[in-house]
Parts: sequence; structure tokens; C-alpha cells
Amino acid sequence: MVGKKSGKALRDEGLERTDNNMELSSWPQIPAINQKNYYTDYLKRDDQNLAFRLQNEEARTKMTKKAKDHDRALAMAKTETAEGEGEADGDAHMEDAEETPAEMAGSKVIVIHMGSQNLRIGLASDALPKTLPMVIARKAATNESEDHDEPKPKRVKHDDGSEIEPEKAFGSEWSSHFNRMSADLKVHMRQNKRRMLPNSKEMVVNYNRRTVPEVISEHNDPMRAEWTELSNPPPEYIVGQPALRVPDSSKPRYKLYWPIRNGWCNEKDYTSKRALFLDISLIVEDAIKNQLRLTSKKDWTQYSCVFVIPDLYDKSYVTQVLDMLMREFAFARVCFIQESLAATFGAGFTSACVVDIGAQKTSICCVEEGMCIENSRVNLKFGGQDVTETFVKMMLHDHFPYADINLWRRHDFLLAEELKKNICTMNEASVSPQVFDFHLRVAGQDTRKYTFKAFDEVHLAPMGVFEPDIFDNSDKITGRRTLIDRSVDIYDGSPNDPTSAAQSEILTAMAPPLSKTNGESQLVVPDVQATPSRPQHPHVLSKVQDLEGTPRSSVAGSPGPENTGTPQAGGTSTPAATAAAAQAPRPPAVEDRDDIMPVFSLDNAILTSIAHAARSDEKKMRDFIGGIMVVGGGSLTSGFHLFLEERLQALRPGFSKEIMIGTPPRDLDPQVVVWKGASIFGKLSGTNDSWIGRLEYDRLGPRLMAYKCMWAY
Ligand SMILES: Nc1ncnc2c1ncn2[C@@H]1O[C@H](COP(=O)(O)OP(=O)(O)OP(=O)(O)O)[C@@H](O)[C@H]1O
Repeated sequence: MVGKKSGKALRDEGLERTDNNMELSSWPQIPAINQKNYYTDYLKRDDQNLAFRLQNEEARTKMTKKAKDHDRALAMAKTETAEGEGEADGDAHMEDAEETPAEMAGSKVIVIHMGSQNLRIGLASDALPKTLPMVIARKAATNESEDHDEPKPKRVKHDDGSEIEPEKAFGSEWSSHFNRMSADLKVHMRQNKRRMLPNSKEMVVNYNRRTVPEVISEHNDPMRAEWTELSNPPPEYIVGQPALRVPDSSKPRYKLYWPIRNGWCNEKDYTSKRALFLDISLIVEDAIKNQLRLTSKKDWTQYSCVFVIPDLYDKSYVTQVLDMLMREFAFARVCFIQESLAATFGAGFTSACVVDIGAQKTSICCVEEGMCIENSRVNLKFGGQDVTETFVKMMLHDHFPYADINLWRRHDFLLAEELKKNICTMNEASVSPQVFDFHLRVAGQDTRKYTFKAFDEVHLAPMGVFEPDIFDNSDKITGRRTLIDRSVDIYDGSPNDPTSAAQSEILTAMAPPLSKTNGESQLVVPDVQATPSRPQHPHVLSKVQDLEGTPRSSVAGSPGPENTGTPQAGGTSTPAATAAAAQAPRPPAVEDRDDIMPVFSLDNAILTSIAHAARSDEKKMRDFIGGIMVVGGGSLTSGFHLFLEERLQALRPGFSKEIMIGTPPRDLDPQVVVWKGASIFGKLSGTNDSWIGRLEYDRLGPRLMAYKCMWAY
């Protein structure tokens, strides 16, 4: 046949047919669908989504119940009218029925706000939460002060190990920073016509050098401390306030663990994620049992839980907490609320720039119409505890008579906190050499009464939030991401924790310079321990690339007084600006961000946050700048609000009339505003769609968060 080759010819060409000339399958082959005409509503309708379905069912059930109640009330009203026993109409009965609910709103909702130092917990129906230290003491071979070779604050010693003069104990760099701050304060006070003696510092140092403590025997001390008595056998762990009161020299020894550190999970002091979350759950469990008096864990299934999370939260942390609340505590429903949003709820504001100064972290976020503005979120790693440590350092520098103070010891930590709270002030008028005293109470020892003089230390220590290089920032990011991995996108593996343009800008300013190696840029992370005090970083005016890769024009200007603070419109670029942008530091890659310590002056950070919230809209800028609300324990230093106002006015003279620092209304303690707001959120009925129920959690797990969060999860 023409065209057909013989078997031999095919074999010669290596193309011999080996099949039997039949189709591979007798099944009809279906051609691919033309995508143009293709349509499906799979996962496009709400009723295909379990979370929405359950929500609708719940709403329907509620409506049916309400309608039934209504009918019943009407029927009862009719009967009563017929019997002629009352003049009251049906509406009044209905109101009665509505006004006497079976239980108080929020009495079955537990609200939890965990901080680096304090846990605030209570029922949503409570006026105020219970506050307890977020700490657990575990039986161990050594306590935390024995575990550390160096005292806190760390002192420099002579080469032979002998003590060095107090003025040199913290290194020359720190001393010169402290002296510079002291000199600046003097100049400022003179400008403000405040009288001060020229030799105040010498007077203080001379007084402190001479003073010796007075010993008071324990039985003569009316205010002696109550130490935690260990039962027999000693417990494996002790939680909260009693943990802080276990004597350092207890037998057996106990070691303190703080599971939250700098607003993150404490990955420095723990060796496993399991142990870390075990401690969190033990502390919360103990608080629910002993503070809320819900002793039987079986009853917790009837309770819901509102849990406060940071504005810039780690997704893996939220997932883990959700699992703990659902599986271990078996709550009926759980919902999350971000800290700043909760603060506006607590204060009753619809929009504000919330500044939360806690113990170890400070967060800033602008909230508008019940939503956190994502790009305005800032999280800085300093707070009240840094002020405490720096105050002690400054006092030691000026010959504090209790030279042996070591904040790793529990009694010294408590003493330092108390001194700071009582003495530190941001009120310039209170800066003068003054005599103070304190009682040093150590378990099993006689009380010692010390007197000492303090001068500008009381003002300069809290000033540290505006010059955070004075703080010891050396180990704040140690251990980060060692126990808990960064959350990544399940499809492309890229990091997907929330970020913000304002935080990016701050990290860019903090990032060490990029060095070129083998033609590739590499982030050089300096040994922060070796360089404890970095020069003040200029506020950058740079193009900020947010994480999604969208170039965004930074609107935060240089903090100099020449800047009137008017946000600059994005997109206009002059050759000079282009050259400056080329030279300006580039935002660090997502993976490198954990290596940069977000420690930035508070006033500049607030302005950066507001600039990103306002996005060139001057009216918004004025609204936020006139609605700054400061919350958190760190803001309780006296005169703080006025001082912050003055700093901001100096940075933005163009807005000086508008700048206003507000306090939470109704004399609410700034430390509990966030909790209060979360409790209000927990009491909202009908409008809160973010409850995660047991059934849906069992079926869908943490994926539910995508549907349940008010913010982009
Ligand atoms: N009267 C006061 N004056 C100055 N500081 C105070 C005062 N009262 C409390 N503080 C400080 O407030 C801090 C605790 O604040 P808060 O309870 O808001 O922190 P937290 O929520 O535990 O921590 P974080 O927000 O860092 O996670 C401590 O450092 C404490 O010293």
C-alpha cells in the first residue's frame, strides 16, 4: 500500500509500532470546557459557608424566640385586661419582659487581657477587672537572680573583678548620654525661668555617699511584707501575686517565668512552645478559678470568652490561643478584639489615636469608625519597666545608698517599681534636690530604712520614652522566632503576619545600613550588646514600600520645627527628591524585620502613625492629632500628658493649637480602659459577628478566622 512502510522498514528507522492500533480507552473523551462560558457559584454564596449559615440560624432562632415572647406577653396582657385587674397596657408588660432578662448581660462572658506584666481578667458584667501579675513561679534548682551572673542593671567592673566607681559603672557612652540629658534639662528649665541651684547634683551625690541605712528589727516594722508560705509538700508552681512574693532564698528554690515578654511570647526564657503555652494556660486557669470563682472547669462550657490581642499580632499566637480557649478551656464561644480598638470602645470614642504605654511595649494605632487603620499601627519595645530600670541606673550613677540593688531579685524589683511610681515625674516644676526614703524588706532579714536624695533622675528616667537609647535594649529581641515560627501563606509560603506602613517606616529608620556582598545587598545586624547606645535616628522621609509591595509615599516629615507637619501629597518627585529617595534607607525584607529592634522616640512614632492614618488628608490629620488618647500603666507618671503635648507642639508647630492629649473619660484608670472596651464588646448582642462557636471550630479550625475577624486576617 502506498504510504505504508513495511514492518522491516519501520524497525530500521527505530519506529516499530508495538500497540494494536486501538484507542487507549473505550470511555468517551470529553473536550475541555471553554472557560469563557464557564460558570459556577461554588463558594460564592453565603449559604455555602458554615460560619454564615450558623450565624443566620442563630439569628433566626433568636427572632422566633422574640416573636414567641411577644405573643405570650400580648396574650397575658389581654387576659389581665379581661379580668379587669390592671390599667396597664400590653406595651408596659412587654417592656417589663424585656427589662428583666434571665441573667445580667455579660455575666457569662469572660474577658481576658494579657500583658507583659499584668493579666486583667473579669466577667463582662463586672465594672472593673481583677489585675494580677502575669507570672508563674516554678520549682527549680536556682532562682532567677542566681541564674544570672550579672546583676540588673548590669555594672562594668575593673579587669580584676573589683567594683568600679558608680559614675563609670554603666560605661562611658551611657554616662555621657545621661550627662547630656541632664545638661539639656538644665537649659530647658532655665529657658522656662525655673530656678535651680548650680550645684544640685553635687549636693545629691554628697548626701547619698554619706547616708547609711537604719536597721529596724522585723517585729518593730509595722509594714513588714507578707511572704508566700510554702505548703508541705511544696507545690510544683505558684501563680500571680503569691509567685512574686516567694522569698528568693526559699527552700526549695522557685524560678519566675513571665510568658509574655515585650508584648510577644517569651521565646528567650522558655525552651519549648509547649512549656510556654502551658504556663499561659495555668496562669489564666488559676485566675478564672480563684479570681472569678468559677472553680469547676465543667461549667466553663457555658461561658464565652473575649480575648484581647495586640494590634500588630502574630497569627500563630492567635491560632494557638484560640486552640487553648476552645479545646483546653472548652469555652462555648470565643472572639478576639485588637487592643487599640478595645481602648476606643472603653473610652467611648469613635475615632482616636490610641497610645498604649505598657510595661515592656508601647503601641500606637489610629482608630476610625470602629476599625484600626492598618497602616498606622506601631509597636515599640519599651515601656514602664525600662523606666524603672533606667531610674535605678541613674540613681546608682549618683551614688544611690543601696548600691547592691539587683532587679533580678523579687524584693528589689518590687521596691524599684514602687520607688518609680512614687517619685518619678514629668513635671519640670518638681525637679529639685529632694530627700526620699524607703524600707528594704528581705525575707528573713531585718528591715533597713534608707534615705537618699534625688534630683533630675526622677524626670530623666521617664523622659527615656522620648530618648529610648538611654534604655538597655540589648536583649529585647533575643530568642525571637526560635520557638514559634513565623506564619506563612499556605499557597506561596511568604510571611503573612500583619504589618503596617508606619511600622515599616520606623523599622527602616532603625535598620542598620545595607552592605554589599557578592553583589547582593545584605542586612548587617550590629552586635547591639557592643553598641548599647545608638545615635538618635533621624526621622526618615522616604518612599515606604509596604509588604504587599505597593510603593507608598511617606508623609511623616522630619521632626524639626521647620516642618509644619502638613502632610505631603504623594507622587510628586523632584530630581533632588529622587536622589534623596535613592540614598534613603530601603525598608528591610520581611524576613529581616525580626532582627531589628523597634525602639523609636515616642513623639516621632505618634506623628508617623498619624501621618500614615491621615494619608495626606489634612482634616484627618487634625482630627487625629487633636484626639490622642494615652492609656496603659506607663502613662500614669505625673505630668506625662502635658509633657507629651509640649513635645508634639515643638515637632509640629503648625498644629500646636489642635494637639490635645486626652485621658479616658469618667476617671477610668488608663490601665483598664482596654479591658473595659473588650467587656463592652463582649456584651454587644446581635451586632457582634466575630464569635467563633464550638461546632464551626471543630469543623473548620483556625481557618474560620478569615471569616470572623473584623480586620483582614
Ligand atoms: N502610678 C504609676 N506611675 C508610673 N508608672 C506606673 C504607675 N502605675 C503603673 N505603672 C507602670 O505601668 C506598667 C504596667 O502597665 P500595664 O499593666 O498597662 O502593662 P502590661 O499591659 O502588663 O504590659 P504590656 O502592655 O507591655 O504588655 C508597669 O511598668 C508599671 O510600673
